[in-house]
Amino acid sequence: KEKAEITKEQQAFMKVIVDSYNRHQIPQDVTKKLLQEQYSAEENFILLTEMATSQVQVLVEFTKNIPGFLSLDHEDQIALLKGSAVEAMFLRSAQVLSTKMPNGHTEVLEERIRNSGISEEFMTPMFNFYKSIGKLHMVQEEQALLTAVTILTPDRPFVKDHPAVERLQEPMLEVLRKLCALHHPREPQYFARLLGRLTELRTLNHYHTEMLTSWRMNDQKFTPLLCEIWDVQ
Ligand SMILES: CCOC(=O)[C@H]1CN(C(=O)c2ccc(F)c(F)c2)CC(C)(C)c2c1[nH]c1ccccc21
Repeated sequence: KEKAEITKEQQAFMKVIVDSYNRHQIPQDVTKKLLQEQYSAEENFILLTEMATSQVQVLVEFTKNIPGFLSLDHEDQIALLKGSAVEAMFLRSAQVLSTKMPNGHTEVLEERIRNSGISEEFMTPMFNFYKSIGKLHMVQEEQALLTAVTILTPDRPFVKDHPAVERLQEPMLEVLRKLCALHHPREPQYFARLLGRLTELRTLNHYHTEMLTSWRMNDQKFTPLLCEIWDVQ
């Protein structure tokens, strides 16, 4: 019985993460700008880099609020942030694009994304991922915890103290497992499907690296923060 129940301390732990996650909503102003007018591919790209830059700032704040993160080795903290930034961006994008928007808005956003200088070959895996996340109908707590689990992935490049990261990720996974059972009682495999999305998410890292080189070709500009976190220029 106690295996299924979310304990008091797990609830407190989850509250910290969910409150922090909700405090850092994606900048709606960028999506609003994207929805407002038809811009050129160049202007769309600039809006997207603006969105990416503020998302990285939001990601750092959220990560600092993950219980125990700040007591990790400092270099490992950086390695975890750098290693998960792109995945967190795509996860966030999927969550934003799969939330119910006034009808037609999602299609308009998709059209804007398709017209932003990104080659077609990356659109398919990206939109497939967005759809597969959308189909899960995650509740907000699951979204927040899944993001935290993604950040606390022990096997990122350059992480030295794996066990320390695992010790932080494990309780997160345990709470997530219980949440899934609670919110999706008729889908015993829901938790497994959720973790399967993280595997799909990793493949997007590879596409992103390819995208960057293609953008480098037609010398697209990035912000210093993006250059830092995306290892460009
Ligand atoms: C949450 C922060 O996400 C981003 O910043 C993504 C946004 N991306 C989306 O698909 C997207 C688009 C419109 C929305 F309204 C939305 F919610 C998500 C993905 C991608 C197109 C690959 C991208 C982003 N930033 C970039 C900068 C330069 C080039 C490409 C991108």
